[in-house]
Amino acid sequence: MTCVVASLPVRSIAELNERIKRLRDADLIELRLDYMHELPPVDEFIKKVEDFKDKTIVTVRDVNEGGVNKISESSKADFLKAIYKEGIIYDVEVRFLKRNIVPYENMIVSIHYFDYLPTFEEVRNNLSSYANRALVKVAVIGTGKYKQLLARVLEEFPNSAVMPMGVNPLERIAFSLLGSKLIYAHTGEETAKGQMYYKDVKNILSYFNVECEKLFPNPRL
Ligand SMILES: O=C1C[C@@](O)(C(=O)O)C[C@@H](O)[C@@H]1O
Repeated sequence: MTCVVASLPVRSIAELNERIKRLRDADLIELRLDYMHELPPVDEFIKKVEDFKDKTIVTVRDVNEGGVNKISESSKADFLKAIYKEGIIYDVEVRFLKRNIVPYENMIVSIHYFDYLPTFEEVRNNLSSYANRALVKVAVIGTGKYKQLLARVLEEFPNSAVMPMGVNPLERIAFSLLGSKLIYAHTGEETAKGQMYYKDVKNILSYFNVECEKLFPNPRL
């Protein structure tokens, strides 16, 4: 069922450990490292998240898909490869994978559409290469027949997460009940339009007995 992801903007790793501790009631914690101007040294980062590795998702979001700061692709690729060895889950874009060789098995492979609503065929063509070995994720702007599109993605890809952006946040609850594996929520500062506060999401989903299941039950080969 659905895991609630508390999405945390990270502008400095100085107090990161303390900030994560305050989110211990979230199922998963997304660390949006693109809020920093450059990525931290990997060993320093690992020390900060060591105690929470099993509930951390690292995201260095591309500026063309909602990211805040431009991070060099080579440093992003090196950082992801380094944390992969530490067993940390990260979110990597389909478009990034088309330009860079980084592992994606048992990771989150995502695609975001802010400017237009894609056809289902376009989404399927982008995700089908990854869907058997990763959790595929689609975020779209809430325009046109976006509900039908996202519902179809959930039907086509059992291990997926979908979210509409810029619409009533309650719609994300509906997609959770339709099978989205993840629901992204804010911790006080939205990282995308259309998020609810993560504690409110946890509270609502508890009324439906929605539990978070381990994202990747089969350990890496
Ligand atoms: O990809 C996503 C989904 C998201 O854009 C949202 O719509 O909640 C928020 C991002 O932080 C996350 O990486």
